[in-house]
Amino acid sequence: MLDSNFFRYTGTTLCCDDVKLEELAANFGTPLFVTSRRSVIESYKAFECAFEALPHFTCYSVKANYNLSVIRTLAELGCGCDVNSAGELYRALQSGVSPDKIIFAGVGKREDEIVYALQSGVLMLKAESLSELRAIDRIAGELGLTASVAIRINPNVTAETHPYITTGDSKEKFGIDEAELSTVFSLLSRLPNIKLVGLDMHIGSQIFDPEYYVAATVKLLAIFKASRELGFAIEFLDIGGGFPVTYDPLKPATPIEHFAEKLVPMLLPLDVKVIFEPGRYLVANASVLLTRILYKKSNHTGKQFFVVDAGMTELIRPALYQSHHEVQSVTFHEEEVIADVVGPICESSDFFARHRAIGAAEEGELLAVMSAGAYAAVMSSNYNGRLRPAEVLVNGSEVKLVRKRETLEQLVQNELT
Ligand SMILES: Cc1ncc(COP(=O)(O)O)c(C=O)c1O
Ligand SMILES: N[C@@H](CCCC[NH3+])C(=O)O
Repeated sequence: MLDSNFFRYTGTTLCCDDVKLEELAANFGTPLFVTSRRSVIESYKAFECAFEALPHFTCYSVKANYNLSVIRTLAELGCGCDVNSAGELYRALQSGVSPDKIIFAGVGKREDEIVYALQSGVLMLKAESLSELRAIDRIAGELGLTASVAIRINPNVTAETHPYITTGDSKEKFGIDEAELSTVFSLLSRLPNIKLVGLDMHIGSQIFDPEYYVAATVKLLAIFKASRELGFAIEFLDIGGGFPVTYDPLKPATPIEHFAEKLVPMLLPLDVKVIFEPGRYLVANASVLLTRILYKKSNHTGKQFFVVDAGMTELIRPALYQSHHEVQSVTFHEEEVIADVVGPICESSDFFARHRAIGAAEEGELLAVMSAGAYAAVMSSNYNGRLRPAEVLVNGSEVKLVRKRETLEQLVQNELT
């Protein structure tokens, strides 16, 4: 079981903070995302504490969990936001985040998104190509504005993680290739409506080894030096996100302090503001996906299945990245069985756990799929006609419904016949 201060058995029943998960299931139904507000706050404080020696600004990467209540929780602590679309910008603004604390990123921004970001007055837009720089310059000119821009560098560092979430390799679509940088700098001096304020990188997600950050930062610093020599007044160095969390107690994540130990001495001597964009680190272990066992069955080899009422439509990570999520029976059972925990979707990849020791729960009992705070609800879908689940936020003994369960009517409301 994951070591958590926020999801623990009280007696034989699993709780979030001071609230029994079985009460939440009874009141709000399943599948249900349950988030501990205190866990989000604790993770943010741990991150800030690790990097406190370094003047920096943390921008939560909203894509990890864009529920307004989560963004608002972090915003109230002074955290900014990294957003990747008009929708995420809208969510950040709706959550009360000041535009001058928002960074607008994304490898393929549409014109309307650039207009929205500029008119909102975001801290800066990140640019990922020469063409995008030209587009931002033109659009800013048409609006009579100057665009504050950071260029996202592709440092060509292949961080070890799942291949779908490594982003700093030059064969991936992200960032501007080193070979294009001299063209970028000469172009920038001819774009009157852009002010280059930052250099940025993001080498991927769930990265365990700080040395990848060191390698990429070395490259970023060389570019920083060159840009200053060219006369660009760079104010921000954005190191991105990617800091890891523990999903599997047998594979504990590298503590955040180890990243700080490497990065702070490299960045501290510079006269520049450092930005970090953690997503997963702040929220992954703050939520569980609560689900009910519908049926138990076995095959002729004795293999057992727990068929539950949540599926890959609520948490696609196991199907997409073969990710490990702990699964706990909400009522503690001394006895365990080896089973596959599978959902109701018509795909064989619709599973949460395979051949896993699970508390010997009965049909009708609840299971908690752990570490479901990042890239879970935000990646949910209506596939198989599924309704997106409800979400609740727990704060000690207080419970707040922060997203209603979708209805059948909402499922078809945008369709025209
Ligand atoms: C530009 C950018 N910043 C930050 C993040 C957050 O990453 P993580 O959730 O791994 O911290 C991402 C997602 O990988 C991203 O694309
Ligand atoms: N969706 C991925 C992370 C992607 C990070 C964004 N570039 C995951 O669940 O691990």
